[in-house]
Amino acid sequence: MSKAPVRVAVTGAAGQIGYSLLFRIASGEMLGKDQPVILQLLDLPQAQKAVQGVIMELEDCAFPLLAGVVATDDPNVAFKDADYCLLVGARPRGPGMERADLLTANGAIFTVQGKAIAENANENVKVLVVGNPCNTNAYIARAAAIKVGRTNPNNYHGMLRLDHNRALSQLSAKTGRPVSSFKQMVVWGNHSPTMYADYRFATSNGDNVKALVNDAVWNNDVFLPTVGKRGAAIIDARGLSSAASAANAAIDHMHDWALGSDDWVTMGVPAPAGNSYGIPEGVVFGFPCECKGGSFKVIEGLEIDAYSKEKIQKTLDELEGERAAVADMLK
Ligand SMILES: NC(=O)C1=CN([C@@H]2O[C@H](COP(=O)(O)OP(=O)(O)OC[C@H]3O[C@@H](n4cnc5c(N)ncnc54)[C@H](O)[C@@H]3O)[C@@H](O)[C@H]2O)C=CC1
Ligand SMILES: O=C([O-])CC(=O)C(=O)O
Repeated sequence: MSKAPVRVAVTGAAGQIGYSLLFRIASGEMLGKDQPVILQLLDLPQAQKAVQGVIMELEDCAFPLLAGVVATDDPNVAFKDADYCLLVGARPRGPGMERADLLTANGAIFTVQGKAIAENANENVKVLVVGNPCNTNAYIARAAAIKVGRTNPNNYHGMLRLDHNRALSQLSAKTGRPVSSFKQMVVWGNHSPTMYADYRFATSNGDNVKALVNDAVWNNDVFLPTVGKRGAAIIDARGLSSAASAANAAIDHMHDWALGSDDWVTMGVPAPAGNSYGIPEGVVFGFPCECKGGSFKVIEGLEIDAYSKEKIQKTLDELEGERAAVADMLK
């Protein structure tokens, strides 16, 4: 018997990431080739015509798994009964806009959306924030959702998977080993240049990757800046920010969360109370996670050496600064 359709809400549906993401969700790459989906698309009123164009193209793909599409500018409609929410739409940084202005502008969007999700979505909804600054936007949405209750506060995530995938690709280039040979990669912290991509626990066909690379200067001066500043390098080359790779990472994050993974995956998740890394509870932070049976768990107890401790503290300090900048909005 075929499965009942699930509802997937996507915001910023008319944008560049939406243009890659929606077709892959509808083709079954996110939730499985046997899982019908209903897409619930949210964008601003002025983008509704463009959303209609995307819907025409979705129709023209004749995807067997696409069981319906809803287009709206109302978050309460977009998140109604949603099982999965991908929050891609966000206010981009404009000329002369400081980071604090960006945080405030997005704070307004994500408080409204977090509340609308908590009031309307399925109680077990899984939420992934892609729109930047994604960790803090997820933190804001979660805080607004907690005020309403109903949904699971652990299920508000920020997307670190693009950083994880970028790190794998750089390691593959350095070692000459295929990307698929690497296991147990971790990216700690904020989706920003302060993130700490950490391959100390990683293996490649059973070999320890740190020993294989054996190049602390490359790690510090090439690998970390390349992964951390990859978004800016893509904007410089393309004149637009990464889109297909961001959509791919969102598919990977949701796929593994929903269907499980036999490898560690980096997820930006609310720090669990009393975690072994000393990250304050609720800060949305990149952690190594295990995914099984539709749920995820932070992998606790990994050894943190002095170099790593410093890097983790730096990215945490940045996130704490962002948290302080939006604190008034969350009262
Ligand atoms: N976390 C990550 O790894 C990555 C995050 N991003 C971020 O993803 C976001 C989207 O990127 P693009 O698709 O390239 O941007 P885009 O500008 O092409 O599209 C954004 C869309 O969101 C819509 N939008 C704006 N405010 C909205 C709201 N309140 N509700 C619903 N829709 C709204 C816009 O009308 C537009 O259609 C940006 O914030 C970008 O910085 C991009 C790449 C990687
Ligand atoms: O840098 C940006 O604006 C887009 C982004 O988050 C990335 O590509 O990692």
